[in-house]
Amino acid sequence: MIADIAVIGGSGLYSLIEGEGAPHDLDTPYGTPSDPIVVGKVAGRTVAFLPRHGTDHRYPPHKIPYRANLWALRELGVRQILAPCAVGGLRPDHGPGTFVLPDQVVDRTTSRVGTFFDEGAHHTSFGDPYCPAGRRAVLDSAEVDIVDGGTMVVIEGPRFSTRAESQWYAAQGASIINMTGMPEAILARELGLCYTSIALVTDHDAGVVAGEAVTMEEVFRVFAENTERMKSLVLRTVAALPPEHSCA
Ligand SMILES: CSC[C@H]1O[C@H](OP(=O)(O)O)[C@H](O)[C@@H]1O
Ligand SMILES: Nc1ncnc2[nH]cnc12
Repeated sequence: MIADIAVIGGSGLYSLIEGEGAPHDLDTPYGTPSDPIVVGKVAGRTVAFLPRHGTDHRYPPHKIPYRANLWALRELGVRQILAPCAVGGLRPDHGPGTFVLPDQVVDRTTSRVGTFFDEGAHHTSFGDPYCPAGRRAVLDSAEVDIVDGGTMVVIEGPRFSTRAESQWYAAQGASIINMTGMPEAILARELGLCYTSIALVTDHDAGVVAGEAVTMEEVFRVFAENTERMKSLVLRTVAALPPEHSCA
């Protein structure tokens, strides 16, 4: 086992390891991961870090090699994954800067391979998509306010939603929206890995409040303003994760 814990960084989070870290260039039956996976120390634990879009953000959300990423992390021995991400808020009280720890997901993606089981009868239980131990570690270690629970809608992208789509998701009860939460979560579950999404609201999605619709620049700007808060939350959570836990 090279690393038990992984952090998959999203938009605006392209590094985390303290010091230099050791890059691992891995190949998998599903192709190569988004980037070399860097293994090193975070809060005293050995952590594998992988930016899902690549360090230069070359993979848009619908082209991320999700299967290769998850497979490669498991090859390193990873059992627990923290998955920070930028999201739009679908409720007026979920404004920019709000942390949300989702407990449910609605998959609205359309073009991605969402399983490792291409043949035979494998139907994975997924009623509770996120790891209870990972969620507990986030909540127990947080210094900041976090909304405990909420449904994340994952859209295909790369375009943002129309106002009508956004209002419809909100009316269905969803509270946040992004483009990468699936199939990452189900692929982790299929491999028996504990997976915890940690969402930072960067914008009010179109239609939630009056005004201009969200732009990519706004997402990057607000995430940049909050990167240190997100890193601090991830570091504290890494330190609090149980040893060698998995959801298998
Ligand atoms: C940069 S705007 C949209 C982009 O941001 C989010 O990325 P991530 O989930 O990796 O933090 C969203 O899902 C889109 O990929
Ligand atoms: N409003 C939004 N919709 C989809 N993905 C996002 N990522 C950040 N903000 C988003």
